[in-house]
Parts: sequence; C-alpha cells; structure tokens
Amino acid sequence: MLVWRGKVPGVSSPLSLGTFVKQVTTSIPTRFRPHRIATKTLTTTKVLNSSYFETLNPLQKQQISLYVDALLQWNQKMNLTAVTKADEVMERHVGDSLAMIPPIQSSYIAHCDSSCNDISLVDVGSGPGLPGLILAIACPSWKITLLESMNKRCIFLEHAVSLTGLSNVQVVRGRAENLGQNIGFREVFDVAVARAVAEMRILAEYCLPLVRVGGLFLAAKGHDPQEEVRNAERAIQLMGASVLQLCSVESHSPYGQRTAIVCLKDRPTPRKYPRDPGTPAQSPL
Ligand SMILES: C[S@@+](CC[C@H](N)C(=O)[O-])C[C@H]1O[C@@H](n2cnc3c(N)ncnc32)[C@H](O)[C@@H]1O
Repeated sequence: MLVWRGKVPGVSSPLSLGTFVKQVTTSIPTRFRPHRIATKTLTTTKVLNSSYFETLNPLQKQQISLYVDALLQWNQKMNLTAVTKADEVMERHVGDSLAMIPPIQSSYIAHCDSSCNDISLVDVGSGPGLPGLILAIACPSWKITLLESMNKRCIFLEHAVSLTGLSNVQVVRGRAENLGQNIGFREVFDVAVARAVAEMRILAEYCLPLVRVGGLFLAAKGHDPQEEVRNAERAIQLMGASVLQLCSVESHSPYGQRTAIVCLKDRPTPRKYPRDPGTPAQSPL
C-alpha cells in the first residue's frame, strides 16, 4: 500500500494555510445526492452525502492549493484550462474531481472488493491532472496513473507531482489506444476514470481495455447523459462491460448536478479492441 509520507517542498508547516484555502473551502459543493434514472437497465446509487474537501487534512488542502497555483501559473504559457480564477478552478475542477470519490468508493465496495484502500486507477486523457491528480491527493493509498497524449501537458503533470510531493502517481505519455494493446497496461487497473475527453461510446473503447475483469470504469458527464449512455451501450457491451448505475453529484453546473456513469467489466475485452489510434473517434462503435 502506498501511503503519503512526503513533505511539501517550500512549505514549513502544514498548518500555515493561507487565506486562499480558507476562501475556497466555502465554495466546494458540500453534498452529494442520488438521482433516479428512468432507464430500465440502470440502477440507482446509494445516498452519497459527504464532502471530500472537508475531510481532507491540512497537508492535503495545502497540496491542492499548490496545484491550483501552479495550474494558473502554467496556464499563462500553455493551454491547460479555460478557467483563469482560483475559486473557479476549485469549484469546477477540484470540486468535480473530488465528487467522483463517493461513486468510486461505493461502487467498488459493492461490486469489486469490500476494501477500496489500495485501488490502482488510471485517469485517461488526464490533461492537467483532472480528476487523477486530485484523487491522488485525496486518496494517498490509491496508486494513480495519469495517461495523457500531449507531451507539454505531461511536463506540467510531472511538475505538479513533484511540487506536491506525491509518491503514489505515475505520469504516462501515450494514447489510450496504444496502451490498451500494451501488455503492461492492458486489463491491469482496478478502475479507469475519464472526464471531458470524448463521448461515451469512444471513451468505452479508450478505457475499458485497461480495466481488469471485475473492475470499474467511471465517466464524469453532464447533468443529462441518458441518451449518450444509450448510444454507448453496444460499445460498452463489446468491451466486456455493462452500465451499473448513473450517480448524480451536486456541482457547479447550471443544472446543479453532474453524473458519474459507472460500468462494471465482467468479461475480457476481445483482442481486436482498442482499434488503431484515431479509429475509435473516427468510427465509434
Ligand atoms: C479536454 S481535455 C480534458 C482534460 C481533463 N480530463 C479535464 O477534465 O480537464 C482532454 C484531454 O484528453 C487527451 N486525450 C484525448 N484523446 C486521448 C487519447 N486517445 N489518449 C490519451 N489522451 C487523450 C487530450 O490530449 C487532452 O489533454
């Protein structure tokens, strides 16, 4: 099990939080709630009513503060996010990322293992580390792989990992289609997650080949993903999985909620998937 034992570079005391963290603490969505989906193949999640930001210790909050500062600073030189203010980064990106933890934990405990302490998780199309790097801070016993195809974003990710002192993260530059056919990455992860990367039927082909049989794939989606999920049912089934549930989480969106789509992989993915790089997006299943 990997446990955080590091010290944040340049920070003398984990208790010396600046006003930034105090400000942003109040802007994080505080409740998670269930949402019933009117589709016969989908089940409803349990009540998810905890805020992970509030449960973070001072060191973890400080790590998030360092990450947000670095993201905004590097964003002036390279395109990492459209968001330019710290409180917006906290609400939209950090809050959204933390909101994935309750569905991951409750689904994993219910369908994979009674303990979710040492999950290996891959964040596909991590960009600037969302949600994967935030999950690595919030869940230091998880082993996180940040998969990103763009070199300059990987350079930022390496910087952010070093800055925050995280020891439970690896950054992998590559395309999901290639890693899914690589024996070192194929069907090895307990959980795959993705946020803002592609529509669900494409994401299924990117992510599910990386997940072990018996593992989970969770996609962070908008407030009303039912049609997207229906369009992806064939692709998900071809990858050896099925949709378990749609979990709603309170969010910054105008509709006040976003959805985590949870899929369970119960069979191996056929060897021919994922197809060559570019094919899943050009010819979705
Ligand atoms: C819109 S960004 C979203 C980044 C982040 N997940 C977030 O929520 O902010 C999509 C990222 O996915 C990466 N990406 C797209 N297709 C990919 C693929 N096939 N394999 C790996 N990364 C991919 C892109 O380079 C980009 O950084």
